[in-house]
Order: sequence, then structure tokens, then C-alpha cells
Amino acid sequence: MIDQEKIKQAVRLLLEGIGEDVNREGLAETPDRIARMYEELYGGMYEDAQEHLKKTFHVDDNEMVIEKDITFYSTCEHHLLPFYGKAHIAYIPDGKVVGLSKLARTVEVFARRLQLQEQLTGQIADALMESLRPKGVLVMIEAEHMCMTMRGIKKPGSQTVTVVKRGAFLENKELTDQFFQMMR
Ligand SMILES: Nc1nc2c(ncn2[C@@H]2O[C@H](COP(=O)(O)OP(=O)(O)OP(=O)(O)O)[C@@H](O)[C@H]2O)c(=O)[nH]1
Ligand SMILES: [Zn+2]
Repeated sequence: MIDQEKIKQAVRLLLEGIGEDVNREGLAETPDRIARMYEELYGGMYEDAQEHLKKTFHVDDNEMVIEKDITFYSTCEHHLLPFYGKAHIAYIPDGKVVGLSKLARTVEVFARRLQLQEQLTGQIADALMESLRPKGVLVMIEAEHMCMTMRGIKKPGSQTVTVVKRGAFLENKELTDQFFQMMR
């Protein structure tokens, strides 16, 4: 599990490094707050997406399911700054579906870790492929990276878009076209 003591020590060091007085009133509880916050932000490391995806429901029609505009907040592993936006998940069932909320839960499990957007996109797709054994999965993520906006190159409003396809989406281009039509 997350080592709260280590995080508190590290935050004190960071504050000292900045040149702050770690004992001043406004900062006194900050190491403790950050340790608790990290439990929340990085709690996905200690969760298994398969736990959320194990309950499935039988369906007769294997038509494409899309859950779009799933908002998420994650952290870029290079700068420890947030990136956030929307995830869209499409899949073509093969006789079974999951509860819709479980798609958003899957996004949460992988977003609450240190991430790269490309990797986050792929992990969501792979978790669905593994649990549901669907005919295909497509995951698209649109996000703004704060390491691109508040520092460095400073390009607010720029969006990073990633798409990962698995199964039938790789073989059949019409399915991707159908996804983009349904997204409109
Ligand atoms: N591929 C990818 N890159 C990311 C992601 N999040 C942040 N980055 C990039 O990671 C790169 C790290 O580059 P470095 O040159 O090692 O670090 P840096 O000097 O801080 O880079 P600058 O941001 O250009 O100032 C930057 O180009 C970031 O924009 C992500 O999710 N995926
Ligand atoms: Zn970054």
C-alpha cells in the first residue's frame, strides 16, 4: 500500500527545497494532506479492474455499445502534473455486456495511477478484452496535459487524442467509421 510516512517526509523535503518554512501555519498540515490525497489519486495502483468487470449480463444482440464523455483526471508520470479530459469506450459484445458504470470504473482504476495517455488508453482496452471477451474494443481519450499548459511549452487548450483498437476494430474499418458517426 501507499507509504504515508514516506510521502510526508518527501513533501517536507520538497517544501524545504523550494525554500519554504515547513513549520509555518499554512504548511504545517500540508505533508499530511498530500499523503492522504495521494491515497486517492494513486489508489488505482491497488485496485484490479477485473474485480469491477466480473459481473456480466447476457445479450442476444451484439450491437456496438458506446459510453462516451467519461470525465477523468490522471497524472503524467514525467512531471507529476494532472492531465484530464474525456474517455470514450466502444465495444462489440459477444453475447455478454457489463453494467455501464463499470466502464467508468475501469477508467478510474487506470487513471488513478502515474500514467502516459497512450498507456492509459491501452490498459482500458486490454482490461475489457480480457474480462468480456468481446468481438472488439475501441478506446479514445481526449485530454489536456498541464505539463503542456502551465509550464514548458505553455500551450493551453491543446488536446492530445489517443485511440486504441483491439479485435474486430483492427480488421474492419467500417466499425471505426460507425464509432465516429455515433460519436457525433
Ligand atoms: N507520449 C506522452 N508524452 C507525454 C505525456 N505526458 C507528458 N508527456 C511529455 O513527456 C515529455 C517529457 O520530455 P522531457 O524532454 O524528458 O522533459 P521536459 O524537458 O520537461 O520537456 P518539456 O515539456 O518539453 O519542457 C514532454 O514532451 C511532455 O509533453 C503522455 O501522456 N504521453
Ligand atoms: Zn508531463
